[in-house]
Amino acid sequence: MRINPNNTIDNPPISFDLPAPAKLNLYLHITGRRPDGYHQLETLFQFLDYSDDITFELTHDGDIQLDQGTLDFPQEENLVYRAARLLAPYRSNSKQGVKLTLNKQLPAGGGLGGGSSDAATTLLGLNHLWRLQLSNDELAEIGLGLGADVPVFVHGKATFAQGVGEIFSPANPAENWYLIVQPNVHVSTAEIFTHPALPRNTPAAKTALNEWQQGRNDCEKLVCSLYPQVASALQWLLKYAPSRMTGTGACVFGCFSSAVEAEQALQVLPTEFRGFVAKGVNQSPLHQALKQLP
Ligand SMILES: C[C@@](CO)(OP(=O)(O)O)[C@H](O)COP(=O)(O)OP(=O)(O)OC[C@H]1O[C@@H](n2ccc(N)nc2=O)[C@H](O)[C@@H]1O
Ligand SMILES: Nc1ncnc2c1ncn2[C@@H]1O[C@H](COP(=O)(O)OP(=O)(O)O)[C@@H](O)[C@H]1O
Repeated sequence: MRINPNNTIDNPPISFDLPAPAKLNLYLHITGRRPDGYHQLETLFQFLDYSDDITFELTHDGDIQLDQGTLDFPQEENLVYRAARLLAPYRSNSKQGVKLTLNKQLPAGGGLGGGSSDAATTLLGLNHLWRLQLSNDELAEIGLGLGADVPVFVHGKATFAQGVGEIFSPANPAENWYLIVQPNVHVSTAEIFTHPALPRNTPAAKTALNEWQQGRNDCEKLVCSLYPQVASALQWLLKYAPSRMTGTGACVFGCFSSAVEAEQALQVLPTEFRGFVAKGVNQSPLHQALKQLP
């Protein structure tokens, strides 16, 4: 815990860091479309031990401040800031404020859920900092408005999700090692979901498919045809391991049985791509870190 000279005996210093981990959609099936245009999905979420990092510092002026580093969109649009604003009305003392510092590692809009994860970490972190005592179910409901994946990050367990992502069943997929490759392209989720060529008729599973090999990503073929960089990243990765796209892209992941094998492939990654090695984990690193806080 860092000491802030502005703190007094009445205002104890509180400052801590929490991770905002990435997720993979180990598979993503589209089983239908609702009348409002939203798609019914079946997807297996697993977390990665690779994260953004958010620092929380208690202030006493009631303000919400955010340092978002080099992110180039307005601060008011940042999901960290928007999550903090949503929690502000729950404070019992309106003088409670926060200085948030976001250290971004995860590529924005890469299908790794970084924005949703940042929002979930902000909700859980501020619940702790401001002693709000909201339950995870309440935080998930507040967060759902910020992004479909926020509730999964709030609950923090690997999940088989159905509906538009709001129906959860526990899942326990193998905790493999992955090489995640990031093509230098941004894929718009809305563009993919509104495309006429997207397949939308995968039969719904009767029970959760617990392993990624049992499924596929229904967006992958379309994204590869629209974005040759994604196709080329996937083709390269398939030479080293069984591989697939996550979410609506653009990142692809290869599944390895050891960190060493994944690192060896990373060593020869073509310079046109970026990549990192991470372990799939069924308990969110965020929840592990929260348990360590006083
Ligand atoms: C499909 C997933 C799987 O994790 O993709 P990624 O974003 O992670 O790649 C997510 O659930 C995405 O959730 P989220 O990122 O919150 O989606 P939004 O920005 O709300 O959606 C953008 C647009 O995609 C369409 N959309 C989104 C989700 C869904 N189940 N059906 C849809 O048709 C809608 O047109 C919506 O306006
Ligand atoms: N803290 C944040 N980190 C990343 N993206 C954010 C953040 N806040 C808002 N955004 C917006 O959310 C979009 C989706 O980001 P992200 O969750 O990383 O991708 P995806 O939904 O593909 O997994 C970004 O393109 C960006 O405009």
